[in-house]
Amino acid sequence: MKNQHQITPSWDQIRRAPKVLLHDHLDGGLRPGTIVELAHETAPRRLGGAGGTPVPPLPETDPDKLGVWFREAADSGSLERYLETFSHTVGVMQTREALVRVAAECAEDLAEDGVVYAEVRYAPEQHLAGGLSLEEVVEAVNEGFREGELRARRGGRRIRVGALLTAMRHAARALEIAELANRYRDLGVVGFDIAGAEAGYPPTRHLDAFEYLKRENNHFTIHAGEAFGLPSIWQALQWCGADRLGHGVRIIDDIQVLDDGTVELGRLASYVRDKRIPLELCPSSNLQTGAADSYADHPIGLLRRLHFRATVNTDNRLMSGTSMSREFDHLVEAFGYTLDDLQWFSVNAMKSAFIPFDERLAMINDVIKPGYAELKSEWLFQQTASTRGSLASDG
Ligand SMILES: O=c1[nH]cnc2c1ncn2[C@H]1C[C@H](O)[C@@H](CO)O1
Ligand SMILES: [Zn+2]
Repeated sequence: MKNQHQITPSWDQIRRAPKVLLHDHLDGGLRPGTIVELAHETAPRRLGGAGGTPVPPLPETDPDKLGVWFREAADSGSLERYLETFSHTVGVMQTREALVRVAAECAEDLAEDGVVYAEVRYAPEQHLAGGLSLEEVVEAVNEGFREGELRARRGGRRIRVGALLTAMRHAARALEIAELANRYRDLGVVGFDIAGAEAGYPPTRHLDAFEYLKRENNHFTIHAGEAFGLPSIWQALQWCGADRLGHGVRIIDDIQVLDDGTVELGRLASYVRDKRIPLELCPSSNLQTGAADSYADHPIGLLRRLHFRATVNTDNRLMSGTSMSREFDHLVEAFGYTLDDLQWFSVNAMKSAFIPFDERLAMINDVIKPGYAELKSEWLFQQTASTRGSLASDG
């Protein structure tokens, strides 16, 4: 007979399990129907997209077809091509109303999926084409997150959402965005990030922003080790001082599995594991941009076995057609993970969040562990029912 540690969680249990999400892009998670509606509303005003360029017409106006279009267009194997799809989402996120709506729906959708804590990132500098200031962008998104949390609570779900402000690595506004993140600290913004094409844009281009944040005792993560390998991770940690690695999946290049099964870690991989540097792993996104060939081949399996501080994330729910539950489900299927594994990932993520330690601890002890304990106890009651059945038939 299987015990509760070996039972494969059902889809329903995965959905109900309390999940923690550290790496999710606001502009990568819009509902297709919302894009269609917002595009319709904003088209006559000819608002600019990212960088003030004209908004391209939507490739599809039927929400279902548009969802498929995003998944297929993002499925090229190249991070640069993947990023091109964002012109359609960023393009419709240029007014206060649109930002409030998108942020509220984001919080609602995550709560509906059983996410209890999320850090959602976006680049304020990409939402100025409609005339908003950086501050107005941040305030609109914060308002949306609060509204979404409220609607979730009314629907019987609890979620807490913090914002991460991203600076685009090809641009030159990182210090300004870091200062913005610092100004809105304790007002809904919990940290800073840099994103965008990795090759050719090393994180050290933005050292002034990172040094500023360190002086302010603030937190930041850096997209590194996704499309580019170890040098990018090394710079993010040893030059820039990142608290977490956005992706970091290419740390696998510094890990050798020998023929006899023993594993050797290089200096950088050892450092990452020893210092408990959180890896914001995003399996589906990595499959689309070419960092892994299949879920079963994804380095997360080995990194989990080796006890790296691995976390599971969605990156861009729209472009990958995913959710936290789907990411967990893929991993359950590929690696046979149990509820204990899912709890391990969730606790890892909560430990790595940018909110204060006492709040992280309370989330772990009062929300995450009791949630998994409840799910793990379900087998006991199934057992009782079948035992009763067989006792009754024994006469
Ligand atoms: O996986 C990613 N790697 C690098 N940059 C990314 C990724 N996903 C989204 N972005 C970019 C595109 C978005 O417009 C920006 C801010 O969310 O971040
Ligand atoms: Zn990302």
